[in-house]
Amino acid sequence: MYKILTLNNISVTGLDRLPRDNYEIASEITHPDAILLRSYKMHDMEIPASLKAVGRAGAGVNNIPVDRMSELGIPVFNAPGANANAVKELVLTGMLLASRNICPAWDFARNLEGDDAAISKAVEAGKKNFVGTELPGRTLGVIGLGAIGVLVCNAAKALGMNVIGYDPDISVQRAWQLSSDVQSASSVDDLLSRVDYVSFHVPLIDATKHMINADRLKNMKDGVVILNFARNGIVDDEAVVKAIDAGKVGGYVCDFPSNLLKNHDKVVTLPHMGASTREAEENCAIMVADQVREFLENGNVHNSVNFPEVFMPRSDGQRLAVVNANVPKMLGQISTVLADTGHNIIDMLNKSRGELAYTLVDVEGEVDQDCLDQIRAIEGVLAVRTL
Ligand SMILES: NC(=O)c1ccc[n+]([C@@H]2O[C@H](COP(=O)([O-])OP(=O)(O)OC[C@H]3O[C@@H](n4cnc5c(N)ncnc54)[C@H](O)[C@@H]3O)[C@@H](O)[C@H]2O)c1
Ligand SMILES: O=C(O)CC[C@@H](O)C(=O)O
Repeated sequence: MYKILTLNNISVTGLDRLPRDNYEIASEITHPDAILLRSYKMHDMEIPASLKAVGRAGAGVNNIPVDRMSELGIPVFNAPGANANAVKELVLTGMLLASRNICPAWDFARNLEGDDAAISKAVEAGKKNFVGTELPGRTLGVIGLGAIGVLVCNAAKALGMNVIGYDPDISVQRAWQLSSDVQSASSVDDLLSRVDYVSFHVPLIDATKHMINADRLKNMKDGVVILNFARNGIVDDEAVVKAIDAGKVGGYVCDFPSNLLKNHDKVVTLPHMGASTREAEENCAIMVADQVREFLENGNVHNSVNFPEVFMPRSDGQRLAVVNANVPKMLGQISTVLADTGHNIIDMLNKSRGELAYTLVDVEGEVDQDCLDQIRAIEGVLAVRTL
């Protein structure tokens, strides 16, 4: 029986991919084999010795201590692209909210008083305060052309906008998906100087922290609208609020409320709900549950952020999964132990990623505890299990 600890609400449709005759799933459970989570911050968590896999039902993994997991030989899986459409829709909503002054206009309407004739009169007198602008012909900059950024670019093109993108590491797959009408910027500064709207779709890492800051704001067009549906910290909120108050920035829409932002007239904050659609929650949960199950049962790895992609079909033998430091002579030492303990190798696959290597070996006969202990004792072996 595999034990799965859930640290956030995970869609039941996803959890149903883990048959209950073989999986015990609970929000409190001792000795879990795997953890499934969304935005729960794992950084201060004591990592159970039983843990074999972490599944993030979403895209961003900055809430997970990925380096520590790698040191322990534990793969972290995520769900690339599974919530991208949901975020794209909210970004488009955000552009429209800002362009048409929807939030203050809605507030105005909700606070109207008097009989309907009085309301009608106040509407006609008040609506001039909410005159907006249209999207066609305006220029959107998109920083980060991954699953979400590409969808945002293509949708903005379809709405008649000019679109400029920036991503020095765009993947071949995403480049194929990107509309050929999207222009490419040579740098973040080049993009920022040319756009009426800018939307961020990058992970929060050192290189992306405060990508928008006081210096960069100076070189942007007057009235620019900034959208951040990526992560808190990518935009320097204090600098943006100062620039709004100085009349430089026209609006800020983001998924990360704070005391500074939540009541500002020109800021719309939403409660981190970019991925909060039924479809996205189901897609993420299904993808990550399938990946974690495949790893637990067969050792195969798909969509991990720290492990190499590995797929080896099952043979008749017993499977051994070994995670080790990516240094010379590891494979030789592992196969020597197997040979010395009388195991013939049927099939073997070894892949590496950065400082980590991962090996699946199918052997004839049962692998006993002594053999496992000998492999575990090899310097550089981080984790070993039979399955
Ligand atoms: N608001 C939400 O609920 C929500 C939902 C999903 C994702 N997100 C956030 O959005 C981010 C992007 O999601 P995604 O699914 O598109 O991820 P993704 O991995 O498909 O795309 C990220 C892209 O950013 C690019 N990138 C990285 N560093 C960059 C840099 N310095 N400059 C320019 N580009 C850079 C990468 O090359 C990649 O193409 C996630 O990391 C997550 O933090 C938020
Ligand atoms: O799980 C969520 O609700 C947010 C997910 C989102 O931030 C992500 O990075 O995928």
